[in-house]
Amino acid sequence: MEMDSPSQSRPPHVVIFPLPLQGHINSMIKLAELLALAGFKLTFLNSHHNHERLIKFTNIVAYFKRYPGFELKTITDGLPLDHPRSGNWFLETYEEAIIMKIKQRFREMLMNSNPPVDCVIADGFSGFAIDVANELGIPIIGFRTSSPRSFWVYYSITDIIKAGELPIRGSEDMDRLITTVPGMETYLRCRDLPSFCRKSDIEDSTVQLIVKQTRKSTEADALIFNTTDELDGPILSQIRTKCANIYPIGPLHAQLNTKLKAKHGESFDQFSNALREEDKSCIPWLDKQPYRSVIYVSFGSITSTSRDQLVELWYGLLNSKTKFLFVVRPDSVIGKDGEGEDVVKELMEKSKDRGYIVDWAPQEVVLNHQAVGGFLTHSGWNSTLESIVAGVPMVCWPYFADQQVTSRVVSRVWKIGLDMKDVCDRKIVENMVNDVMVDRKEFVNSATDMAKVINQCVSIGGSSSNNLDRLIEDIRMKRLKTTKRL
Ligand SMILES: O=c1ccn([C@@H]2O[C@H](COP(=O)(O)OP(=O)(O)O[C@H]3O[C@H](CO)[C@@H](O)[C@H](O)[C@H]3O)[C@@H](O)[C@H]2O)c(=O)[nH]1
Ligand SMILES: C[C@H]1CC[C@@H]2C(C(=O)O)=CO[C@@H](O)[C@@H]21
Repeated sequence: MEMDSPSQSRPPHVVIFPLPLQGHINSMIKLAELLALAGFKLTFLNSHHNHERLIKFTNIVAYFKRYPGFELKTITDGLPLDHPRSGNWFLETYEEAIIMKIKQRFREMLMNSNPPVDCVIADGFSGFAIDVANELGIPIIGFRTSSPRSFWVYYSITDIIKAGELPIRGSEDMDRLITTVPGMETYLRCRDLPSFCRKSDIEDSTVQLIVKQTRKSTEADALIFNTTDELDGPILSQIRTKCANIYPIGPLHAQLNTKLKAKHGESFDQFSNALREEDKSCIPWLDKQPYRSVIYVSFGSITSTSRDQLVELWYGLLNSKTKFLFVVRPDSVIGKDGEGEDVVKELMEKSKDRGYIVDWAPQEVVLNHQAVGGFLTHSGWNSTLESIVAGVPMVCWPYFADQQVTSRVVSRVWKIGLDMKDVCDRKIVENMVNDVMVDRKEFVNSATDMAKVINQCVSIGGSSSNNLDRLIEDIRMKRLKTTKRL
């Protein structure tokens, strides 16, 4: 095969490499498409398992054919193909031997690439990618797909421990303010720290892994965040003290929609990233509901609930004054095999005229539907951004990791929702749902105002749009290595 010479003029070749999780693929494939729109050659590197699922449930191959040179490549995630990969499988299996296996395959892939790779954009949680790219002399950008505030809290954990503010001393200690995360001193309580910080053994391997990956990502040539200066400016300034070159280019789904609309007009074709089958039957159901009368309930791709929690949520919704569209992933209810599905069927039967249930919804479409007036969410970062862009206020019920931080920010800093953290009681669910859906003027006003500001950021001349242009130019002009160090 004839190799491409570096002096030859050709579009920059970028490899994008997300963690093998729905919440990570979503924003990283949007970025891949944005760079393809800018004329770059793209290689999107997915796990074999997730690639197979995207082939099964989406039109991925046909869709990306429209971009010349867009290549879908696959790599191992370290597990056998028949592993179920449900719930929090990733953290349970991500250990040194697996990391080394992926690292080796990744190195081979980069070394054998033709045309050569000009820039790697790797998940900010894959520190090994930085070592490989540095070894091969390829510029590398880390993309942390969760919120910058949660990134900053993870980064600060070492200092929080040094200051004696961790570990948490029992349940009566949960409302104590944490004072050692710069920029968050006034609102971050123990209960708002990432869930892993609740362990009494703060040397626990999960905490250590996340702190290590977070600190490592500042060794990349630059960092991308799926946010805007308008949402997270003060914290981005803090992060810049650790990594000088940051690109806040989000919300990426809105940035991509804006660019596609400009190119193809209002009814542009959109790629669904779903690793599961979307049940679109909820849209005709929503079409029949009055304006802003439905609360959408979904807890993302990883959350599990116990049978009791599901029942409390369900009765809270049923006793509230609103209708609801509920996503219950079949693998999300903890219990004996099939028990989850039985509970769902039973509850659905009891509430046919009040609610609709699906395994997986076309969420972006749902949140932008005129009938949807609120979102009961687990505060995953993609869901939060999708809700903000749609101007939909939230009731937050965080499950783990970054979600504890985000739900606090939604309620206390941005004031576009309520935080139901650490409770799952039908009366509280009912009250909070009513507060966001019925007596809702304040939330609606702040969510509407915020949506306007954030949608501006991705329009021409907006901060995220400008930052994306800067990213494109820095890759094109090979400036990443020179802008890197503090
Ligand atoms: O029925 C559904 C449910 C979800 N989604 C989509 O799936 C994504 C879910 O992402 P997110 O809201 O971020 O939740 P998780 O799947 O839980 O994402 C993981 O990854 C995120 C980004 O790093 C983290 O913020 C979360 O805490 C982590 O659990 C979103 O784009 C949703 O639109 C659907 O399309 N249909
Ligand atoms: C692998 C999981 C732990 C860290 C990541 C994350 C975060 O807080 O950044 C959230 O959930 C998962 O997507 C990731």
